[in-house]
Amino acid sequence: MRYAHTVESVRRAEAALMATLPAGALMQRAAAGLAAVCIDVLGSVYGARVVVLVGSGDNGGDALYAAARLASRGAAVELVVLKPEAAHPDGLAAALRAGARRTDKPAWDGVDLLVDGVVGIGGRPGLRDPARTLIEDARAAGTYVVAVDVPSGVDVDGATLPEPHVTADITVTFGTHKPALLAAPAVRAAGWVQLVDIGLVPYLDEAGLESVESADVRAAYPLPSGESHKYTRGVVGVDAGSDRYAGAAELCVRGAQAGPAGMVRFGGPDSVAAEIVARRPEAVAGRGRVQAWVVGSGTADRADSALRAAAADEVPVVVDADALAYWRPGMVRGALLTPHAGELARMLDVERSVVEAAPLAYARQAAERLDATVLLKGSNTLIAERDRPTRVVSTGTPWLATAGAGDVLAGLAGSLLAAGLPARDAGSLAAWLHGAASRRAAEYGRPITAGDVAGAIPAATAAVLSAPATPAPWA
Ligand SMILES: NC(=O)C1=CN([C@@H]2O[C@H](COP(=O)(O)OP(=O)(O)OC[C@H]3O[C@@H](n4cnc5c(N)ncnc54)[C@H](OP(=O)(O)O)[C@@H]3O)[C@@H](O)[C@H]2O)[C@@H](O)CC1
Ligand SMILES: Nc1ncnc2c1ncn2[C@@H]1O[C@H](COP(=O)(O)OP(=O)(O)O)[C@@H](O)[C@H]1O
Ligand SMILES: [K+]
Repeated sequence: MRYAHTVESVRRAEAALMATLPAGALMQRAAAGLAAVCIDVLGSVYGARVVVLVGSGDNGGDALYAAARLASRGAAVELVVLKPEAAHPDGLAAALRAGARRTDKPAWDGVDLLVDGVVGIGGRPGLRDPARTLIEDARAAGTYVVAVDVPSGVDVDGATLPEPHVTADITVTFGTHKPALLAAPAVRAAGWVQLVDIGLVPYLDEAGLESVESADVRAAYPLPSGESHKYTRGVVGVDAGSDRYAGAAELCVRGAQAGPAGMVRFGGPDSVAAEIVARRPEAVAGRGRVQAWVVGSGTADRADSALRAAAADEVPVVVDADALAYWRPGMVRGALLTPHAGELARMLDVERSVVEAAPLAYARQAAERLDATVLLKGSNTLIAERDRPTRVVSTGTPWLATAGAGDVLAGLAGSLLAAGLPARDAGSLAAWLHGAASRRAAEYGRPITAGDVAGAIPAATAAVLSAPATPAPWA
Protein backbone atom coordinates (compact mmCIF):
# COMPACT_ATOMS: atom_id res chain seq x y z
CA MET A 1 0.00 0.00 0.00
CA ARG A 2 0.89 3.62 -0.29
CA TYR A 3 -0.50 5.41 2.73
CA ALA A 4 -1.96 8.89 3.06
CA HIS A 5 -2.43 10.73 6.34
CA THR A 6 -4.54 13.74 7.17
CA VAL A 7 -3.10 17.12 8.10
CA GLU A 8 -3.96 16.56 11.75
CA SER A 9 -2.24 13.22 11.77
CA VAL A 10 0.87 14.63 10.04
CA ARG A 11 1.02 17.51 12.52
CA ARG A 12 0.85 15.11 15.46
CA ALA A 13 3.64 12.94 14.07
CA GLU A 14 5.75 15.99 13.19
CA ALA A 15 5.47 17.33 16.71
CA ALA A 16 6.62 14.01 18.17
CA LEU A 17 9.51 13.72 15.71
CA MET A 18 10.58 17.35 16.10
CA ALA A 19 10.86 16.89 19.85
CA THR A 20 13.74 14.47 19.16
CA LEU A 21 15.65 16.71 16.73
CA PRO A 22 17.54 20.01 16.73
CA ALA A 23 15.47 23.02 15.61
CA GLY A 24 15.13 23.29 11.85
CA ALA A 25 16.42 19.78 11.12
CA LEU A 26 13.15 18.60 9.65
CA MET A 27 12.87 21.52 7.29
CA GLN A 28 16.42 20.87 6.12
CA ARG A 29 15.52 17.24 5.35
CA ALA A 30 12.49 18.41 3.38
CA ALA A 31 14.46 21.07 1.52
CA ALA A 32 17.26 18.64 0.65
CA GLY A 33 14.74 16.18 -0.83
CA LEU A 34 13.01 18.95 -2.73
CA ALA A 35 16.27 20.31 -4.13
CA ALA A 36 17.33 16.82 -5.22
CA VAL A 37 14.15 16.42 -7.28
CA CYS A 38 14.60 19.89 -8.82
CA ILE A 39 18.19 19.00 -9.76
CA ASP A 40 16.94 15.80 -11.41
CA VAL A 41 14.34 17.74 -13.37
CA LEU A 42 16.80 20.39 -14.48
CA GLY A 43 19.53 17.96 -15.47
CA SER A 44 22.07 20.71 -15.59
CA VAL A 45 21.67 23.17 -12.70
CA TYR A 46 24.37 25.70 -13.54
CA GLY A 47 22.76 28.62 -15.37
CA ALA A 48 19.24 27.18 -15.19
CA ARG A 49 16.48 29.72 -14.47
CA VAL A 50 14.32 28.85 -11.49
CA VAL A 51 11.43 30.91 -10.10
CA VAL A 52 10.30 30.16 -6.55
CA LEU A 53 6.90 31.27 -5.23
CA VAL A 54 7.32 31.78 -1.50
CA GLY A 55 4.27 31.79 0.78
CA SER A 56 4.15 32.89 4.38
CA GLY A 57 4.37 29.53 6.16
CA ASP A 58 6.80 26.65 6.46
CA ASN A 59 5.94 25.51 2.95
CA GLY A 60 7.62 28.71 1.80
CA GLY A 61 10.48 27.89 4.21
CA ASP A 62 11.08 24.54 2.50
CA ALA A 63 11.07 26.28 -0.86
CA LEU A 64 13.56 28.94 0.33
CA TYR A 65 16.09 26.44 1.67
CA ALA A 66 15.80 24.43 -1.55
CA ALA A 67 16.28 27.69 -3.46
CA ALA A 68 19.49 28.28 -1.49
CA ARG A 69 20.75 24.84 -2.51
CA LEU A 70 19.97 25.45 -6.18
CA ALA A 71 21.49 28.94 -6.15
CA SER A 72 24.66 27.67 -4.52
CA ARG A 73 25.01 25.21 -7.42
CA GLY A 74 24.83 28.02 -9.93
CA ALA A 75 21.14 28.25 -10.81
CA ALA A 76 19.74 31.74 -11.45
CA VAL A 77 17.04 31.72 -8.78
CA GLU A 78 14.32 34.38 -8.58
CA LEU A 79 12.22 34.56 -5.43
CA VAL A 80 8.68 35.91 -5.54
CA VAL A 81 7.99 36.54 -1.87
CA LEU A 82 4.23 36.84 -1.56
CA LYS A 83 4.07 38.40 1.91
CA PRO A 84 7.54 39.76 2.69
CA GLU A 85 6.81 40.55 6.32
CA ALA A 86 5.78 36.93 6.96
CA ALA A 87 8.31 34.95 4.89
CA HIS A 88 10.48 32.43 6.75
CA PRO A 89 13.26 34.83 7.85
CA ASP A 90 16.16 32.37 8.10
CA GLY A 91 15.17 30.64 4.86
CA LEU A 92 14.97 33.95 3.04
CA ALA A 93 18.35 35.03 4.37
CA ALA A 94 19.91 31.70 3.34
CA ALA A 95 18.52 31.94 -0.20
CA LEU A 96 19.68 35.54 -0.65
CA ARG A 97 23.13 34.68 0.76
CA ALA A 98 23.45 31.89 -1.79
CA GLY A 99 22.78 34.34 -4.64
CA ALA A 100 19.02 34.17 -5.20
CA ARG A 101 17.43 37.52 -5.94
CA ARG A 102 13.97 38.90 -5.39
CA THR A 103 11.45 39.93 -8.00
CA ASP A 104 7.74 40.72 -8.13
CA LYS A 105 7.13 40.03 -11.79
CA PRO A 106 9.23 37.29 -13.33
CA ALA A 107 9.60 37.16 -17.11
CA TRP A 108 8.36 33.61 -17.72
CA ASP A 109 9.99 33.19 -21.09
CA GLY A 110 13.01 30.94 -20.62
CA VAL A 111 12.18 29.85 -17.05
CA ASP A 112 13.18 26.20 -16.64
CA LEU A 113 11.34 25.51 -13.43
CA LEU A 114 8.74 27.01 -11.12
CA VAL A 115 8.80 25.87 -7.48
CA ASP A 116 5.37 26.23 -5.84
CA GLY A 117 5.97 27.01 -2.17
CA VAL A 118 2.81 29.07 -1.74
CA VAL A 119 1.06 26.82 0.81
CA GLY A 120 1.30 23.25 2.03
CA ILE A 121 -0.72 21.43 4.63
CA GLY A 122 -1.55 24.71 6.38
CA GLY A 123 -3.28 26.16 3.33
CA ARG A 124 -6.93 26.87 2.84
CA PRO A 125 -8.34 25.58 -0.46
CA GLY A 126 -8.13 28.02 -3.38
CA LEU A 127 -5.48 30.64 -4.25
CA ARG A 128 -5.47 34.37 -3.74
CA ASP A 129 -3.80 37.01 -5.84
CA PRO A 130 -1.00 37.57 -6.65
CA ALA A 131 -0.24 33.81 -6.40
CA ARG A 132 -3.19 33.05 -8.65
CA THR A 133 -2.09 35.36 -11.48
CA LEU A 134 1.54 34.28 -11.22
CA ILE A 135 0.55 30.62 -11.54
CA GLU A 136 -1.72 31.35 -14.49
CA ASP A 137 1.04 33.26 -16.27
CA ALA A 138 3.58 30.52 -15.63
CA ARG A 139 1.20 27.86 -16.92
CA ALA A 140 0.36 29.92 -19.99
CA ALA A 141 4.09 30.08 -20.72
CA GLY A 142 4.33 26.29 -20.39
CA THR A 143 6.64 26.44 -17.37
CA TYR A 144 7.42 23.14 -15.65
CA VAL A 145 6.04 23.15 -12.10
CA VAL A 146 7.33 21.35 -9.01
CA ALA A 147 4.92 21.65 -6.06
CA VAL A 148 6.23 21.59 -2.50
CA ASP A 149 4.39 19.02 -0.35
CA VAL A 150 1.05 19.56 -2.14
CA PRO A 151 -0.04 21.65 -5.13
CA SER A 152 -1.12 24.91 -3.51
CA GLY A 153 -4.86 25.49 -3.40
CA VAL A 154 -6.05 21.85 -3.32
CA ASP A 155 -8.17 20.53 -0.46
CA VAL A 156 -5.49 18.44 1.27
CA ASP A 157 -7.70 16.15 3.38
CA GLY A 158 -10.90 16.07 1.32
CA ALA A 159 -9.10 15.64 -2.03
CA THR A 160 -11.50 18.04 -3.75
CA LEU A 161 -10.17 20.47 -6.31
CA PRO A 162 -11.44 24.00 -5.77
CA GLU A 163 -10.48 26.64 -8.33
CA PRO A 164 -8.00 28.14 -8.61
CA HIS A 165 -5.18 25.80 -7.67
CA VAL A 166 -1.70 24.91 -8.85
CA THR A 167 -1.42 22.07 -11.35
CA ALA A 168 2.01 20.52 -10.92
CA ASP A 169 4.15 18.29 -13.09
CA ILE A 170 5.78 16.84 -9.98
CA THR A 171 4.79 17.09 -6.33
CA VAL A 172 7.52 16.48 -3.78
CA THR A 173 5.80 15.46 -0.58
CA PHE A 174 7.30 14.93 2.86
CA GLY A 175 6.99 12.11 5.37
CA THR A 176 3.83 10.50 3.98
CA HIS A 177 1.33 11.05 1.19
CA LYS A 178 -1.62 13.33 1.82
CA PRO A 179 -5.15 12.30 0.71
CA ALA A 180 -5.09 14.89 -2.11
CA LEU A 181 -2.07 13.10 -3.60
CA LEU A 182 -3.87 9.75 -3.96
CA ALA A 183 -7.57 10.44 -4.50
CA ALA A 184 -9.49 12.13 -7.32
CA PRO A 185 -10.16 14.80 -8.25
CA ALA A 186 -7.25 16.49 -6.39
CA VAL A 187 -4.74 13.87 -7.55
CA ARG A 188 -5.12 15.27 -11.06
CA ALA A 189 -3.33 18.44 -9.90
CA ALA A 190 -0.36 16.60 -8.39
CA GLY A 191 1.38 15.16 -11.44
CA TRP A 192 4.08 12.63 -10.57
CA VAL A 193 4.34 12.32 -6.79
CA GLN A 194 7.74 11.88 -5.13
CA LEU A 195 7.77 10.96 -1.44
CA VAL A 196 10.75 12.24 0.58
CA ASP A 197 11.53 10.33 3.76
CA ILE A 198 12.02 12.77 6.64
CA GLY A 199 11.85 10.13 9.39
CA LEU A 200 8.14 10.57 10.10
CA VAL A 201 6.92 7.00 9.55
CA PRO A 202 7.52 5.64 13.09
CA TYR A 203 5.46 8.49 14.52
CA LEU A 204 2.44 8.18 12.21
CA ASP A 205 -0.83 6.60 13.31
CA GLU A 206 -3.04 4.49 11.02
CA ALA A 207 -3.53 5.95 7.56
CA GLY A 208 -7.00 7.18 6.61
CA LEU A 209 -6.48 6.35 2.94
CA GLU A 210 -4.41 3.65 1.29
CA SER A 211 -3.60 3.10 -2.34
CA VAL A 212 -3.62 -0.54 -3.47
CA GLU A 213 -0.40 -1.73 -5.13
CA SER A 214 0.48 -4.88 -7.06
CA ALA A 215 2.18 -6.42 -3.99
CA ASP A 216 -1.11 -6.13 -2.07
CA VAL A 217 -2.99 -7.93 -4.82
CA ARG A 218 -0.37 -10.65 -4.93
CA ALA A 219 -0.49 -11.12 -1.16
CA ALA A 220 -4.29 -11.34 -0.91
CA TYR A 221 -5.29 -13.22 -4.09
CA PRO A 222 -6.95 -16.56 -3.18
CA LEU A 223 -4.97 -19.34 -4.88
CA PRO A 224 -6.17 -22.91 -5.32
CA SER A 225 -4.04 -25.63 -3.75
CA GLY A 226 -3.46 -29.30 -4.53
CA GLU A 227 -6.41 -30.24 -2.30
CA SER A 228 -8.83 -27.82 -3.96
CA HIS A 229 -11.91 -28.88 -5.86
CA LYS A 230 -14.38 -26.60 -7.57
CA TYR A 231 -16.63 -26.24 -4.54
CA THR A 232 -13.82 -25.42 -2.12
CA ARG A 233 -12.67 -22.71 -4.53
CA GLY A 234 -16.12 -21.17 -4.12
CA VAL A 235 -19.24 -20.96 -6.25
CA VAL A 236 -20.48 -17.59 -7.37
CA GLY A 237 -24.11 -17.04 -8.31
CA VAL A 238 -24.93 -14.42 -10.92
CA ASP A 239 -28.41 -13.00 -11.16
CA ALA A 240 -28.00 -10.45 -13.92
CA GLY A 241 -29.59 -9.50 -17.22
CA SER A 242 -33.09 -9.40 -18.57
CA ASP A 243 -34.64 -9.83 -21.99
CA ARG A 244 -33.73 -6.21 -22.69
CA TYR A 245 -30.18 -6.39 -21.26
CA ALA A 246 -29.02 -9.94 -21.95
CA GLY A 247 -25.51 -8.65 -22.70
CA ALA A 248 -25.07 -7.43 -19.14
CA ALA A 249 -25.61 -10.99 -17.92
CA GLU A 250 -22.94 -12.38 -20.21
CA LEU A 251 -20.42 -9.70 -19.26
CA CYS A 252 -21.09 -10.31 -15.59
CA VAL A 253 -20.65 -14.06 -16.04
CA ARG A 254 -17.42 -13.47 -17.95
CA GLY A 255 -16.12 -11.26 -15.13
CA ALA A 256 -17.01 -13.98 -12.62
CA GLN A 257 -15.36 -16.69 -14.74
CA ALA A 258 -12.15 -14.64 -14.85
CA GLY A 259 -11.82 -14.72 -11.06
CA PRO A 260 -10.67 -17.35 -8.57
CA ALA A 261 -14.03 -19.08 -7.87
CA GLY A 262 -14.41 -22.69 -9.05
CA MET A 263 -17.82 -22.36 -10.63
CA VAL A 264 -20.38 -19.82 -11.83
CA ARG A 265 -24.10 -20.50 -11.47
CA PHE A 266 -26.40 -18.36 -13.54
CA GLY A 267 -29.59 -17.65 -11.61
CA GLY A 268 -31.24 -15.16 -13.99
CA PRO A 269 -34.36 -15.69 -16.15
CA ASP A 270 -34.61 -18.90 -18.22
CA SER A 271 -34.75 -16.99 -21.51
CA VAL A 272 -31.40 -15.36 -20.73
CA ALA A 273 -29.93 -18.51 -19.17
CA ALA A 274 -30.30 -20.47 -22.40
CA GLU A 275 -28.26 -17.88 -24.24
CA ILE A 276 -25.64 -17.66 -21.51
CA VAL A 277 -25.08 -21.40 -21.45
CA ALA A 278 -24.86 -21.50 -25.23
CA ARG A 279 -22.21 -18.79 -25.24
CA ARG A 280 -20.40 -19.56 -21.95
CA PRO A 281 -20.89 -23.32 -21.58
CA GLU A 282 -18.88 -23.52 -18.34
CA ALA A 283 -21.65 -21.62 -16.55
CA VAL A 284 -24.34 -23.74 -14.89
CA ALA A 285 -27.91 -22.57 -15.31
CA GLY A 286 -30.29 -22.57 -12.37
CA ARG A 287 -30.06 -21.64 -8.74
CA GLY A 288 -28.22 -23.75 -6.16
CA ARG A 289 -25.78 -23.41 -3.29
CA VAL A 290 -23.37 -20.50 -3.71
CA GLN A 291 -20.82 -18.73 -1.50
CA ALA A 292 -21.63 -15.29 -2.93
CA TRP A 293 -24.13 -13.60 -5.23
CA VAL A 294 -23.78 -10.89 -7.82
CA VAL A 295 -27.07 -9.11 -8.38
CA GLY A 296 -28.34 -6.21 -10.43
CA SER A 297 -26.34 -5.77 -13.63
CA GLY A 298 -28.99 -5.29 -16.32
CA THR A 299 -31.78 -6.80 -14.21
CA ALA A 300 -34.06 -3.82 -14.98
CA ASP A 301 -37.45 -4.28 -13.31
CA ARG A 302 -36.49 -7.64 -11.74
CA ALA A 303 -33.91 -5.95 -9.51
CA ASP A 304 -36.00 -5.82 -6.35
CA SER A 305 -36.98 -9.49 -6.35
CA ALA A 306 -33.50 -10.57 -7.46
CA LEU A 307 -31.90 -8.76 -4.52
CA ARG A 308 -34.40 -10.19 -2.04
CA ALA A 309 -33.80 -13.71 -3.33
CA ALA A 310 -30.03 -13.32 -3.03
CA ALA A 311 -30.32 -11.79 0.44
CA ALA A 312 -32.36 -14.78 1.58
CA ASP A 313 -29.32 -17.03 1.01
CA GLU A 314 -27.40 -15.17 3.74
CA VAL A 315 -24.13 -15.15 1.81
CA PRO A 316 -22.16 -12.02 0.81
CA VAL A 317 -23.65 -10.16 -2.15
CA VAL A 318 -22.29 -7.77 -4.76
CA VAL A 319 -25.08 -5.26 -5.28
CA ASP A 320 -24.71 -3.58 -8.67
CA ALA A 321 -26.58 -1.27 -11.02
CA ASP A 322 -30.38 -1.70 -10.90
CA ALA A 323 -30.32 -3.51 -7.55
CA LEU A 324 -28.68 -0.55 -5.78
CA ALA A 325 -32.01 1.29 -5.64
CA TYR A 326 -33.45 -1.53 -3.51
CA TRP A 327 -30.60 -1.81 -1.02
CA ARG A 328 -31.65 -1.26 2.57
CA PRO A 329 -29.02 -0.80 5.31
CA GLY A 330 -28.20 -4.03 7.04
CA MET A 331 -29.98 -6.17 4.42
CA VAL A 332 -26.98 -8.49 3.99
CA ARG A 333 -23.86 -8.81 6.11
CA GLY A 334 -20.61 -8.48 4.13
CA ALA A 335 -22.24 -6.84 1.10
CA LEU A 336 -20.27 -4.93 -1.51
CA LEU A 337 -22.18 -2.13 -3.26
CA THR A 338 -20.68 -1.07 -6.60
CA PRO A 339 -22.24 2.25 -7.68
CA HIS A 340 -20.87 4.81 -10.10
CA ALA A 341 -21.25 8.46 -9.10
CA GLY A 342 -24.74 8.76 -10.61
CA GLU A 343 -26.04 5.70 -8.77
CA LEU A 344 -24.49 6.78 -5.49
CA ALA A 345 -25.98 10.25 -5.89
CA ARG A 346 -29.45 8.70 -6.24
CA MET A 347 -28.91 6.54 -3.17
CA LEU A 348 -27.86 9.54 -1.10
CA ASP A 349 -30.40 11.89 -2.68
CA VAL A 350 -27.88 14.46 -3.91
CA GLU A 351 -26.81 15.67 -7.36
CA ARG A 352 -24.34 13.58 -9.34
CA SER A 353 -22.03 16.59 -9.73
CA VAL A 354 -21.84 16.90 -5.96
CA VAL A 355 -20.59 13.30 -5.63
CA GLU A 356 -18.16 13.78 -8.52
CA ALA A 357 -16.68 16.86 -6.85
CA ALA A 358 -16.08 15.08 -3.52
CA PRO A 359 -16.01 11.31 -4.13
CA LEU A 360 -13.91 10.53 -1.05
CA ALA A 361 -16.36 12.21 1.32
CA TYR A 362 -19.42 10.66 -0.33
CA ALA A 363 -18.00 7.15 -0.53
CA ARG A 364 -17.29 7.34 3.20
CA GLN A 365 -20.66 8.83 3.99
CA ALA A 366 -22.33 6.09 1.94
CA ALA A 367 -20.48 3.32 3.78
CA GLU A 368 -21.80 4.75 7.06
CA ARG A 369 -25.35 5.42 5.96
CA LEU A 370 -25.86 2.33 3.83
CA ASP A 371 -24.15 -0.01 6.31
CA ALA A 372 -22.10 -1.82 3.68
CA THR A 373 -18.76 -1.72 1.91
CA VAL A 374 -19.07 0.81 -0.89
CA LEU A 375 -17.00 0.62 -4.06
CA LEU A 376 -17.40 3.93 -5.85
CA LYS A 377 -16.34 3.62 -9.50
CA GLY A 378 -14.61 6.41 -11.34
CA SER A 379 -11.28 7.52 -12.76
CA ASN A 380 -9.92 6.17 -9.58
CA THR A 381 -12.07 3.79 -7.64
CA LEU A 382 -12.66 4.08 -3.90
CA ILE A 383 -13.51 1.27 -1.52
CA ALA A 384 -14.95 2.64 1.71
CA GLU A 385 -15.93 0.75 4.82
CA ARG A 386 -16.94 2.06 8.22
CA ASP A 387 -14.02 2.46 10.69
CA ARG A 388 -11.45 1.19 8.21
CA PRO A 389 -8.99 3.10 6.04
CA THR A 390 -10.53 3.88 2.67
CA ARG A 391 -8.80 2.21 -0.29
CA VAL A 392 -8.08 3.81 -3.63
CA VAL A 393 -7.32 2.00 -6.87
CA SER A 394 -5.99 3.83 -9.89
CA THR A 395 -4.95 1.14 -12.35
CA GLY A 396 -7.67 1.82 -14.94
CA THR A 397 -7.28 3.66 -18.22
CA PRO A 398 -9.91 6.23 -19.28
CA TRP A 399 -10.74 3.78 -22.12
CA LEU A 400 -12.37 1.71 -19.39
CA ALA A 401 -15.27 4.16 -19.35
CA THR A 402 -17.19 1.94 -21.78
CA ALA A 403 -20.62 0.33 -21.60
CA GLY A 404 -20.67 -2.93 -19.69
CA ALA A 405 -17.32 -2.48 -17.94
CA GLY A 406 -19.16 -2.23 -14.63
CA ASP A 407 -20.87 -5.61 -15.25
CA VAL A 408 -17.47 -7.27 -15.68
CA LEU A 409 -16.21 -5.67 -12.47
CA ALA A 410 -19.25 -6.83 -10.49
CA GLY A 411 -18.77 -10.42 -11.72
CA LEU A 412 -15.08 -10.42 -10.82
CA ALA A 413 -15.78 -8.97 -7.37
CA GLY A 414 -18.38 -11.70 -6.80
CA SER A 415 -15.87 -14.38 -7.72
CA LEU A 416 -13.36 -12.98 -5.20
CA LEU A 417 -16.09 -12.85 -2.53
CA ALA A 418 -17.09 -16.44 -3.25
CA ALA A 419 -13.44 -17.47 -2.95
CA GLY A 420 -13.52 -16.18 0.60
CA LEU A 421 -12.23 -12.62 0.58
CA PRO A 422 -14.03 -10.10 2.75
CA ALA A 423 -15.90 -7.36 0.85
CA ARG A 424 -13.19 -4.70 1.23
CA ASP A 425 -10.47 -6.96 -0.16
CA ALA A 426 -12.72 -8.42 -2.86
CA GLY A 427 -13.57 -4.90 -4.02
CA SER A 428 -9.94 -3.74 -3.90
CA LEU A 429 -8.60 -6.71 -5.86
CA ALA A 430 -11.43 -6.65 -8.36
CA ALA A 431 -10.94 -2.95 -9.07
CA TRP A 432 -7.16 -3.32 -9.31
CA LEU A 433 -7.27 -6.30 -11.69
CA HIS A 434 -10.12 -4.84 -13.75
CA GLY A 435 -8.10 -1.63 -14.19
CA ALA A 436 -4.91 -3.53 -15.01
CA ALA A 437 -6.83 -5.65 -17.53
CA SER A 438 -8.19 -2.51 -19.18
CA ARG A 439 -4.66 -1.16 -19.68
CA ARG A 440 -3.49 -4.46 -21.08
CA ALA A 441 -6.49 -4.70 -23.42
CA ALA A 442 -6.06 -1.10 -24.54
CA GLU A 443 -2.39 -1.79 -25.24
CA TYR A 444 -1.78 1.41 -23.36
CA GLY A 445 -3.85 3.51 -25.77
CA ARG A 446 -6.68 2.28 -28.00
CA PRO A 447 -10.46 1.90 -27.66
CA ILE A 448 -11.68 -1.27 -25.95
CA THR A 449 -14.96 -3.01 -25.19
CA ALA A 450 -16.03 -4.44 -21.87
CA GLY A 451 -15.58 -7.91 -23.40
CA ASP A 452 -11.95 -7.05 -24.16
CA VAL A 453 -11.49 -6.17 -20.49
CA ALA A 454 -13.00 -9.47 -19.33
CA GLY A 455 -10.76 -11.33 -21.76
CA ALA A 456 -7.64 -9.61 -20.40
CA ILE A 457 -8.29 -10.32 -16.70
CA PRO A 458 -6.56 -13.74 -16.59
CA ALA A 459 -3.38 -12.34 -18.19
CA ALA A 460 -3.44 -9.32 -15.87
CA THR A 461 -3.83 -11.73 -12.95
CA ALA A 462 -0.96 -13.90 -14.14
CA ALA A 463 1.28 -10.85 -14.51
CA VAL A 464 0.67 -9.68 -10.98
CA LEU A 465 0.86 -13.14 -9.40
CA SER A 466 4.09 -14.08 -11.15
CA ALA A 467 5.97 -10.83 -10.48
CA PRO A 468 8.93 -11.27 -8.13
CA ALA A 469 7.84 -10.73 -4.56
CA THR A 470 10.17 -7.84 -3.77
CA PRO A 471 8.59 -5.76 -1.03
CA ALA A 472 7.75 -2.18 -1.95
CA PRO A 473 10.22 0.26 -0.38
CA TRP A 474 7.54 1.66 1.90
CA ALA A 475 6.21 -1.74 3.01
N1 LIG B 1 5.86 21.21 10.52
C1 LIG B 1 7.02 20.62 10.17
O1 LIG B 1 7.78 20.17 10.99
C2 LIG B 1 7.42 20.54 8.78
C3 LIG B 1 6.65 21.16 7.83
N2 LIG B 1 7.06 21.21 6.58
C4 LIG B 1 6.44 22.10 5.65
O2 LIG B 1 5.57 22.98 6.31
C5 LIG B 1 4.32 23.03 5.64
C6 LIG B 1 3.25 23.47 6.55
O3 LIG B 1 3.61 24.77 6.97
P1 LIG B 1 2.63 25.73 7.76
O4 LIG B 1 1.97 25.00 8.84
O5 LIG B 1 3.44 26.91 8.16
O6 LIG B 1 1.54 26.11 6.70
P2 LIG B 1 1.65 26.47 5.13
O7 LIG B 1 1.18 25.31 4.38
O8 LIG B 1 2.98 27.00 4.78
O9 LIG B 1 0.54 27.58 4.95
C7 LIG B 1 0.19 28.48 5.97
C8 LIG B 1 0.40 29.90 5.51
O10 LIG B 1 -0.17 30.10 4.25
C9 LIG B 1 -1.11 31.19 4.25
N3 LIG B 1 -2.28 30.73 3.50
C10 LIG B 1 -3.21 29.83 3.88
N4 LIG B 1 -4.06 29.55 2.89
C11 LIG B 1 -3.66 30.29 1.82
C12 LIG B 1 -4.11 30.44 0.50
N5 LIG B 1 -5.18 29.73 0.06
N6 LIG B 1 -3.46 31.27 -0.33
C13 LIG B 1 -2.39 31.98 0.11
N7 LIG B 1 -1.90 31.85 1.37
C14 LIG B 1 -2.52 31.05 2.21
C15 LIG B 1 -1.38 31.52 5.69
O11 LIG B 1 -1.26 32.89 5.82
P3 LIG B 1 -2.53 33.79 6.20
O12 LIG B 1 -3.51 33.61 5.09
O13 LIG B 1 -3.04 33.25 7.50
O14 LIG B 1 -1.98 35.13 6.27
C16 LIG B 1 -0.26 30.83 6.47
O15 LIG B 1 0.74 31.72 6.89
C17 LIG B 1 4.17 21.66 5.09
O16 LIG B 1 3.25 21.59 4.04
C18 LIG B 1 5.58 21.39 4.63
O17 LIG B 1 5.83 21.98 3.37
C19 LIG B 1 8.32 20.57 6.18
O18 LIG B 1 9.31 21.55 6.34
C20 LIG B 1 8.65 19.38 7.02
C21 LIG B 1 8.66 19.78 8.44
N1 LIG C 1 -12.02 8.25 -16.56
C1 LIG C 1 -11.88 6.98 -16.16
N2 LIG C 1 -10.65 6.44 -16.01
C2 LIG C 1 -10.52 5.15 -15.63
N3 LIG C 1 -11.56 4.33 -15.36
C3 LIG C 1 -12.80 4.81 -15.50
C4 LIG C 1 -13.03 6.17 -15.88
N4 LIG C 1 -14.37 6.37 -15.92
C5 LIG C 1 -14.95 5.20 -15.56
N5 LIG C 1 -14.01 4.25 -15.30
C6 LIG C 1 -14.24 2.87 -14.91
O1 LIG C 1 -15.05 2.27 -15.93
C7 LIG C 1 -16.02 1.39 -15.36
C8 LIG C 1 -17.40 1.87 -15.79
O2 LIG C 1 -18.38 1.18 -15.11
P1 LIG C 1 -19.91 1.63 -15.11
O3 LIG C 1 -19.98 3.11 -14.93
O4 LIG C 1 -20.64 0.78 -14.17
O5 LIG C 1 -20.33 1.32 -16.61
P2 LIG C 1 -21.48 0.32 -17.12
O6 LIG C 1 -22.69 0.60 -16.26
O7 LIG C 1 -21.73 0.74 -18.54
O8 LIG C 1 -20.98 -1.04 -17.00
C9 LIG C 1 -15.77 1.43 -13.85
O9 LIG C 1 -14.92 0.35 -13.51
C10 LIG C 1 -15.04 2.74 -13.63
O10 LIG C 1 -14.19 2.73 -12.50
K1 LIG D 1 2.81 24.00 -2.28
